[in-house]
Amino acid sequence: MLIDQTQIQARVEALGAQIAADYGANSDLLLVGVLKGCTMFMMDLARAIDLPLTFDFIAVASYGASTESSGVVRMIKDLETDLAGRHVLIVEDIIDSGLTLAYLRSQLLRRNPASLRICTLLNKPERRKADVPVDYLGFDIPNEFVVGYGLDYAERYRNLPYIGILKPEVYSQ
Ligand SMILES: O=P(O)(O)OC[C@H]1O[C@H](OP(=O)(O)OP(=O)(O)O)[C@H](O)[C@@H]1O
Ligand code: HPA
Ligand SMILES: [Mg+2]
Repeated sequence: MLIDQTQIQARVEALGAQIAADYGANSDLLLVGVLKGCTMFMMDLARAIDLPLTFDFIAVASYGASTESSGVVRMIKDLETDLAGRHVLIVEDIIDSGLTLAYLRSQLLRRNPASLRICTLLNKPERRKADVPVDYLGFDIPNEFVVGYGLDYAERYRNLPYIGILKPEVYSQ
């Protein structure tokens, strides 16, 4: 166990309050969740932001059944919302190499949003390959492969209610 349910809940509440204060009631905020890792965090965060808002989802993948990024980010499902003139907040579970968000940020900026910020629950600074600006951060974590609360290894463990470090023997054989 790295981060337990109580710690997650407290941090999500604080992030939600900070986001609500920063954007304000007239921002018509659009949360963009990056599937599938974002799911648990996005649903808890959305409930912690006391503002009128909308949400949409985009799906990308680069890890597959590995603990290392393939380096190729594939778009699997695009947004349904027109971003032009919108205040957009991307919601991610984790920034590791940064490749996913660097790709998404450049793609979404081309659609002329009024603003584009990034909120991530977890950040693994030691592994960064591509620079991305992080506006809202839950926790910095060490260089370990983590699972739970939406995060997977080969699609498993997403439903754990806490964040745990995956035992290397699970992926090293
Ligand atoms: O900073 P990076 O090294 O790019 O890693 C972070 C990304 O990798 C994971 O997604 P994944 O490709 O595993 O898809 P998933 O969300 O469906 O698990 C995670 O959910 C982030 O989106
Ligand atoms: O540590 C991680 N765990 C699960 N998925 C991930 N995608 C990037 N880093 C991770
Ligand atoms: Mg994954």
